[in-house]
Amino acid sequence: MSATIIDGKAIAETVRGEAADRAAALEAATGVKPGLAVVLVGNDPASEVYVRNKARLTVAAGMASFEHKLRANTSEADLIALVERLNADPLVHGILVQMPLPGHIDSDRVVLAIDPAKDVDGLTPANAGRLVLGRGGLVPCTPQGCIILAKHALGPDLAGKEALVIGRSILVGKPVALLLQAESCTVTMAHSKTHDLAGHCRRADILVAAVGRPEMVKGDWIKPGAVVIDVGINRIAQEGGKTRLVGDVAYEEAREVAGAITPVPGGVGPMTIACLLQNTVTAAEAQVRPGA
Ligand SMILES: NC(=O)C1=CN([C@@H]2O[C@H](COP(=O)(O)OP(=O)(O)OC[C@H]3O[C@@H](n4cnc5c(N)ncnc54)[C@H](OP(=O)(O)O)[C@@H]3O)[C@@H](O)[C@H]2O)C=CC1
Ligand SMILES: Nc1nc(=O)c2c([nH]1)NC[C@@H]1CN(c3ccc(C(=O)N[C@@H](CCC(=O)O)C(=O)O)cc3)C=[N+]21
Ligand SMILES: [Mg+2]
Repeated sequence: MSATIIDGKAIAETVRGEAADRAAALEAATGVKPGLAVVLVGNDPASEVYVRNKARLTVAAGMASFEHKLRANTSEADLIALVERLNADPLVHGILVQMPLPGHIDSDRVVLAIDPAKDVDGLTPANAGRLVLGRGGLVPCTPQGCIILAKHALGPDLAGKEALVIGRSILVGKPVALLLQAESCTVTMAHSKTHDLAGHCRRADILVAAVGRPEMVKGDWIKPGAVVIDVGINRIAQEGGKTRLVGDVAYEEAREVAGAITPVPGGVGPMTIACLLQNTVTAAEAQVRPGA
């Protein structure tokens, strides 16, 4: 058997189209164009690609894009001062501070400075708390994208599925586990201290890998017919000094066993950007018409 390839690129295009329609409707009704500010500290090459893609697609969706590239030695105080200016800027409805931040900056303090109404990454305690409580708020983008892709493979009803999430970060692992739980999946969360990871994987109908270790999940760890959502974005060296992007799943092996699988690139990555644009419109709508 060979897995269905879940076309994240095409699905993301549809989601971006919906965001563009909502942005145009908001601007027509209120004169307000949704604006997204992205803050990048230092020059991590993978982050720079992400920031460039985001800026291009934000403008293509009819929204305003503001990029702030700060030197790697920027102080925490200066970064927080920028976040506070963006909080107060009426042209900015969404703020994304690219992680990871350089080691001398406490990312918790930076995230706490972001106005929860503009927190399109869903990282602030206010939004993370609402997610735990099941009370709306801005939901992290990559986890939203994972759910949309899983539903493309399995249909809208995920109830009763065994789901395994590898990784427990605030940005991906924890929120994707909460969203799967809200879909009535039976969720297991694995991490670096998990015993017999392969055994846990073999029970999963839905396997989400968000680890950051190139091709760690092997083909024979996958339950035949399972849906595999590969969040990992790992740049590995190739012959000739070039680099190549691979996920956390050994794709060629896994596609022989899985029922459906997301490729890297072209899977979860484009969905993250599409959901970021959706969150930016959602944030703008709430800021323009509070309580609506
Ligand atoms: N496609 C996209 O849009 C996005 C992709 N990413 C990518 O997803 C990956 C994960 O990102 P992120 O969550 O931020 O990463 P983090 O480094 O914050 O978290 C990694 C998680 O993986 C766990 N882990 C590490 N090693 C193992 C192991 N050997 N076995 C089991 N679990 C392990 C860690 O466990 P512990 O908690 O015990 O340390 C941790 O919970 C990265 O490759 C990143 O680039 C991230 C965001 C968006
Ligand atoms: N505060 C914060 N929020 C994030 O959501 C966040 C972050 N920090 N730090 C870094 C990770 C990584 N991440 C990616 C998103 C999209 C692609 C993406 O668009 N990938 C495409 C293109 C890759 C390419 O151009 O080669 C693909 O996979 O097809 C990649 C990586 C978001 N992250
Ligand atoms: Mg992280």
